[in-house]
Order: sequence, then structure tokens, then C-alpha cells
Amino acid sequence: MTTPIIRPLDDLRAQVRGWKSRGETIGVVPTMGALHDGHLSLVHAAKASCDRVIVTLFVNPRQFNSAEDFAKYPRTEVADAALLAPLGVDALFVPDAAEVYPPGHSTVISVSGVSEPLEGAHRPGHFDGVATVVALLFNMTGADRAFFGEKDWQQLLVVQRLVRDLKMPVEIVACPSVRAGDGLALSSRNQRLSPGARGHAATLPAVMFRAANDMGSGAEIDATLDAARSDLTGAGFGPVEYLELRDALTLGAALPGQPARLLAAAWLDGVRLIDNVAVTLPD
Ligand SMILES: Nc1ncnc2c1ncn2[C@@H]1O[C@H](COP(=O)(O)OP(=O)(O)OP(=O)(O)O)[C@@H](O)[C@H]1O
Ligand SMILES: CC(C)(CO)[C@@H](O)C(=O)[O-]
Ligand code: BAL
Repeated sequence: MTTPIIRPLDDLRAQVRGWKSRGETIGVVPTMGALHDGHLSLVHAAKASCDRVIVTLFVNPRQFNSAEDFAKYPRTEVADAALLAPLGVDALFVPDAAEVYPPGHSTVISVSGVSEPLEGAHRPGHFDGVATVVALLFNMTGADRAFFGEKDWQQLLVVQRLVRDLKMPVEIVACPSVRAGDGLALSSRNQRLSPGARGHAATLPAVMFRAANDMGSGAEIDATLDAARSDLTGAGFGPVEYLELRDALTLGAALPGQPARLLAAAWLDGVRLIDNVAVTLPD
């Protein structure tokens, strides 16, 4: 089985019109490519609940706040299409940047509040780029359901807010983080880690799960977070941009008895890793 690759928007729209005329539901899995098992888990979830599944592959220039990061982002379209082939994806939509952002394109969607701390503070403009392209991808694909990974927890909250605020007729489905055997959350940027750094990258989730467990058992929050930050620094991570406990839904202060999330971004070997884990604080 091969995956049909569609590039022009008109071709995608013609395809989608045909599916919709038969009453078929459409799921979309937005990606920037360099696919791994995390992405494939989203595709499986989409296949399980939608008649048709579109995977989008677009390395969105507007969400990169560093030209170097954009230039170095892995681009592996042929391997991506091959990975999707056995899954029965109905279309791999690979739009041209010139069609997504033609000359004169000047609309930017900005979600306030939940996009501001953490990733928003450390990657200025990032979530404007994400919200704008996600709205475009929803409009281009006409999807009924869209699948996002919890690995990018804050992105998930931003997209949920976007859809609610703009009354977009898309259901957002959150899918759990897929981890390597040693616990490291799979991520396209992991490919840039040297073998040596990859060998101890799983210290990040190990430190986070331990801190989450300690705080869930009543350990003092600030002291636990400080100890976790210095464990990471001691293990060669740096800088640790943030390691914070926040309310899981608002990203404001974590409250006793409410679902909380421990979120972190830390550099290792010149690669920026992010992760998050659930915490339930005692009452
Ligand atoms: N390990 C994972 N488990 C579940 N979903 C994931 C995982 N990694 C990425 N995703 C999800 O896949 C979708 C596309 O993400 P993206 O293409 O940016 O890949 P990525 O691995 O997150 O890359 P990077 O973080 O390096 O940009 C997003 O919804 C993201 O949350
Ligand atoms: C959702 C997304 C595909 C938008 O470019 C991207 O932010 C990602 O891959 O998580
Ligand atoms: N997976 C999140 C997309 C980004 O880092 O730009």
C-alpha cells in the first residue's frame, strides 16, 4: 500500500469534497514530519475513529523563533511516506509554503493566556505561529477531528482554546506521550542528539517522574523543584529553561487536589528537549 501525496490545496479540497459527499468523517493528524512512533500513535487513534485520515506534513516557518532551528529541522518526506504506507492513511498533505502563506498573507491568530508562560515566554511568537497554521490546516482539510500529542501539553491547551474561542467545528483528541524504552519522550529533534547524549537524555523524564511522585506524596513543592533542577544541571543538562509545576488546564498556579502538570524544557548537547508529566497534589 502506498500513501497518496497531495500538494496543491485544490486537489486536497476536491478529494475532501468527494469524501464528505458520501458522509464520511475526516480525521487530521498535523505534523512537521520526521515521523516516529509518537506520530504513528496519533494516526492509529485517527484511523480508529474516522472514515478518512489525512496526515499533514508542513515545517511551518512561522512557529520557529530561531532561523537555525528551522534550517536544522529534520526533513525526511520519503521515509515519512514509507512509514505511513502500512497504516492505510488516505492522504499525506504536503502543502507548499507559498500556498500556505502567499504574498500579502497578513492574518495572525494570537491566543492569549494559556500561550503566555513556559514555552510562550521562552519561544516568543511560537504559539502565534502554531495557532495560525493550525487554523489554516483545519480550514484546508475540513477535518471533523484532529489528533494532538500530550507531549506538547501547552500546544494542546492552546489548540483547545483556539477551537473553543473561534467555534471551529473540529473535535480535538489528545493522545498520550509515547516514550522510548528508557523513558525519553519520542521527538523529531531527538535525532540531533549525539549517541553519547542520547545515552543519558532519559535522565530528564527520570528526574521528572521522581519529582512528580514526591510532590504527589506531599513533598514541599519549591524544594522538590529546586532539587530536580539541580539534578538535571548536575547530569549535564543546561540551560534548564524551566521546570515548573502548574495547574494542568490553565497553566496557572497548581492547586491542592486539582490535576497539575510538571512541565520542563532543558537543553542537552545543543538540543532542546521538552517533557511533561501528570501530578495529583494531595488535598
Ligand atoms: N512522543 C510523542 N507521543 C505522542 N505524540 C507526539 C509525540 N511526539 C510528538 N507528538 C505529536 O505529534 C504531533 C506533531 O508533532 P511534531 O511533528 O512537532 O513532532 P515532534 O516529535 O513533537 O517534534 P519536535 O518536538 O522535535 O518538533 C504533535 O501533536 C505532537 O504533540
Ligand atoms: C501542530 C503542528 C503540526 C503545527 O505546525 C506543530 O506545532 C507540531 O508538529 O506539533
Ligand atoms: N512539536 C512542537 C513543534 C515545535 O517545537 O515547533
